[in-house]
Amino acid sequence: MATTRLVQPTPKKLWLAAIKPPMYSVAIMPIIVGTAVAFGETNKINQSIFFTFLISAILILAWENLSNDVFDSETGIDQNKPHSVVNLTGNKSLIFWLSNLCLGLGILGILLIAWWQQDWTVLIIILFCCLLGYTYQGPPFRLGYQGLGEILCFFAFGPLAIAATYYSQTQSFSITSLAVSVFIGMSTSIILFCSHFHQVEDDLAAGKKSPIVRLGTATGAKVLKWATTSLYALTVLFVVFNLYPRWILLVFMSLPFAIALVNHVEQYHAEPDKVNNSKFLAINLHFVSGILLALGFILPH
Ligand SMILES: C/C(=C\COP(=O)(O)OP(=O)(O)O)CCC[C@H](C)CCC[C@H](C)CCCC(C)C
Ligand SMILES: O=C(O)C1=CC(=O)c2ccccc2C1=O
Repeated sequence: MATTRLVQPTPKKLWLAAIKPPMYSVAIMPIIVGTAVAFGETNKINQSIFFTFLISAILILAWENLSNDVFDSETGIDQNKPHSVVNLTGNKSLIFWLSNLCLGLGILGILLIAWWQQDWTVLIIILFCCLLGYTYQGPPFRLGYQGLGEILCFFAFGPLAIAATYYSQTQSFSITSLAVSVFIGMSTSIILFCSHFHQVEDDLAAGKKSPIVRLGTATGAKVLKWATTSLYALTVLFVVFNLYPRWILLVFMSLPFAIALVNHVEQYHAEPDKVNNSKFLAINLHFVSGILLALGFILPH
């Protein structure tokens, strides 16, 4: 008689799932793309500012994720999540202080940029991003539990982070960088949207009304198709209106990643064990399209 063995993930796998290295694409991409737009327009780049911003963004995202595990341990939503850093260490206060350390160091990097520029603008914008990040998960707001995460995510990783990055290089704002930020904001929110498909049961039990809890998985898959298609429609629109250089059409080379994501979710939206990797397919799309977008600005035009 055949027996089924449940394979326990190794501690290494659990830690990798807890730290989620691929997720850091969402922190680095606004910095890469915002700097690429500035370079495309000015032919100059301040490398110290670029690398300081990059490290700060990574630290700020580490804060967001570690504190997410701390706050989620208080609502019980992560009870069945062995790859929560709090569950792995069993030490909530250590993770809380570690997250605050990451935030402090991240803000310190941004402060350094503000000091180099003798201008508070970048600091103010990034502090506002952090505030949005806190309201997503921290008490008393927990706006992610109301299904508002994708909106916060769009503004934090799109218009705000890219405006701050562009400003850190040029000390000005630009319509082109705003147009680019719509693309990056949307592709980042698509990742968050996909992260909910396999969590409906746990979310319902903890009272979290994620967009997928609200819409149902079938409608969610349709919304994903629509949102992913809009990325490419927007690109064409922005080229037609001369907001993007033509090289930006390189973004269409990321279409296979978009199709893979949409097809996977369309097929498996109701099967948590199979749809649980859609978040990573969405990260692939975010990373590849973001790099192509940045290339489109850097290539001579
Ligand atoms: C922590 C986030 C999602 C995880 O949510 P969830 O609890 O559903 O996940 P688990 O199942 O893994 O527990 C992302 C939340 C994003 C937030 C709305 C906005 C964050 C803003 C950043 C702090 C800003 C970074 C700016 C930087 C790029 C300069
Ligand atoms: O753990 C997650 O699911 C996410 C973490 C995270 O930092 C992030 C940031 C931006 C968009 C989506 C996500 C996640 O889904």
